[in-house]
Amino acid sequence: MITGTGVTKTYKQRGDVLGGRTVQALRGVDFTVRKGGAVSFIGESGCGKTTLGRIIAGLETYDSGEIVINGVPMSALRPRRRQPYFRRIQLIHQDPYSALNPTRTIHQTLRAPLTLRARQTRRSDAWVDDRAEELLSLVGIDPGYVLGRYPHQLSGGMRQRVVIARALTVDPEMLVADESVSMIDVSMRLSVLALLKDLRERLGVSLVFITHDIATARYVGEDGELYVLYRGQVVERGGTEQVISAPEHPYTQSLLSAIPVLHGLEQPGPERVVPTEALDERHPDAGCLFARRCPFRTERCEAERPALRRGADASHERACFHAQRRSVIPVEAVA
Ligand SMILES: Nc1ncnc2c1ncn2[C@@H]1O[C@H](COP(=O)(O)OP(=O)(O)OP(=O)(O)O)[C@@H](O)[C@H]1O
Repeated sequence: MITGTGVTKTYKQRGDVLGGRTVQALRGVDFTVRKGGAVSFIGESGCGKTTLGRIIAGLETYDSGEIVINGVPMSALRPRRRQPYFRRIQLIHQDPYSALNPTRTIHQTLRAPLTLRARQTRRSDAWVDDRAEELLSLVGIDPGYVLGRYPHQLSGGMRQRVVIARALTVDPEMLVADESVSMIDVSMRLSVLALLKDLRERLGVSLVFITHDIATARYVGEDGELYVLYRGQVVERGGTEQVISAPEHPYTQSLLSAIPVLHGLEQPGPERVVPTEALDERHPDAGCLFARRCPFRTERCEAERPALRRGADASHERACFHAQRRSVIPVEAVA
């Protein structure tokens, strides 16, 4: 299990040669991923989801906040002592072209981490090769066909499966799949998603899924939790089905609504939300980060930042002074 409390991350703005300009990628994010659970982080480009995924996988530092893995606060450990904890959390690279070393056969690619694992767990050399075959079968490819080949001799789908098999060499507790950087095509994406779901069921690994696509989050984590990120802040979270079927934050509503119509409401709907406004971080908002794009904003929204609060349903939280159920026509209704 991993929890994050108040995780913040600020980058120097890219291309800002004089320095001083910063981007707040994460502004105090709290999250929990339970053992065997599935959590999806969704939001539009730049909301901080890739940064969060990399922090969870131990590949990115954070400025403040705390990450606790299996009860151990990472702040209490020196960076080197944190490695064994983060090693059990594996980021699945979604670009199978660059994720594998082109000069190594698949056998060599799997053998290196498995040899290390064998030493750690006092297993024999014979185990290394058996395990390589076992992992390839687990991800649905024929070991006899791929072991002696190089990445360029395999299809993209096979390469992606090898990447997942390699992540499994360390017996991970958690897989973090960042689809927002995905280079794979649609049919391959679907089979990879199905495989990740299957691995979660069969191995009991937890799954963190990073995407901008609600339908994907729903497919992968239907029994899990959904976090909606907006400009580095969690604006809504709860059970995936709960959030999707009864979104209460106007931003989530806008992500979900395919047709710019709201039924039975006098108020303007989230269809008025400006889809991509250039946001100027030099004039930070005192109030709600979504206020400038929100059709329901009031003076209070511009002056005060809403925190995540529970609504009528105890397992569902949203950061909005005007949170309420509003009916939206779901994306799949018009797909
Ligand atoms: N290494 C970096 N240096 C400077 N700024 C960065 C860096 N990495 C991310 N950022 C900025 O931090 C913000 C969050 O980026 P992040 O990649 O986490 O968002 P994202 O939601 O995953 O977006 P996308 O879906 O486009 O990958 C963005 O404004 C981005 O430009």
